[in-house]
Amino acid sequence: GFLQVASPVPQGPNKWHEQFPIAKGQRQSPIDIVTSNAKVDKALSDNPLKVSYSNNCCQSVTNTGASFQVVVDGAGTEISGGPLDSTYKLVQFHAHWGPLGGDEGSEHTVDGVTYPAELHLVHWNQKYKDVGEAVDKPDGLAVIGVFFSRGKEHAGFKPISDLFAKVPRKADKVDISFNYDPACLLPARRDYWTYLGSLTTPPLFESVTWIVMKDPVEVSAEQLAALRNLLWETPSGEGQMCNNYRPPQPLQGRLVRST
Ligand SMILES: CCOC(=O)CCc1ccc(S(N)(=O)=O)cc1
Ligand SMILES: [Zn+2]
Repeated sequence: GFLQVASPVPQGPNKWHEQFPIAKGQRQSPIDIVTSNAKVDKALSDNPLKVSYSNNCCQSVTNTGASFQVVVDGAGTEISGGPLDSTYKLVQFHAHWGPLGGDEGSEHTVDGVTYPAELHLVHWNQKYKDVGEAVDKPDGLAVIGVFFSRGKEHAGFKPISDLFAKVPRKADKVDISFNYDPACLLPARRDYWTYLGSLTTPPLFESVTWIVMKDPVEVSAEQLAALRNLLWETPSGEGQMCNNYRPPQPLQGRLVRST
């Protein structure tokens, strides 16, 4: 029979530049947000970020082998305003997190402070015909980042975190049969930092307008632990998915604006 070649265990962030030279590019993400260097831009408040998600847009949760991913049918699920020059549609959301019980795990950091996890709501620019066309364009994507802090249970995240045990392995998928509005995952206060960056995982395209919410949302230790029901390939075989975050990258002189 054919030589059985095991799928190579994905290489860590420090090796990505070998296959994706853009890893050393001029607008890579995530970054450390130095709050004293962020520039308040009145234009951001004059044209507030508008988030209008529908509550029946979430179709399924899948284990991508690198995170969970809630796949969204973008119908009627759009954001606009703030730093965005056009309307963007939600296509999926996922997260990045650290080790059990640790405080690292977020991708963006704030004055060097990490959070245990970071949620990413991924949207594509409606000027393009589909997300595949948008994904590598400089204005192709807008990702809203929400920090998760450890505290009381997040009722809105529970229907999703309860599904992780049903998708332990890569490509496992479970349908979302209930109505769910992803806006429940946003903090009450809608202040944010925004800057031009990239995908934080390969192919690392420099196509993302980042909108990082200033306030974290609280989730319980149990909900953070539920993220580890997701499994992935490690050098020593299958293990709990964790530490799937890229560390901060050079700012390269970019401006971070603030509401
Ligand atoms: C060509 C296929 O490329 C994709 O599908 C991009 C997927 C992708 C979307 C968002 C992000 S993140 N962590 O920056 O929010 C990373 C990778
Ligand atoms: Zn992400």
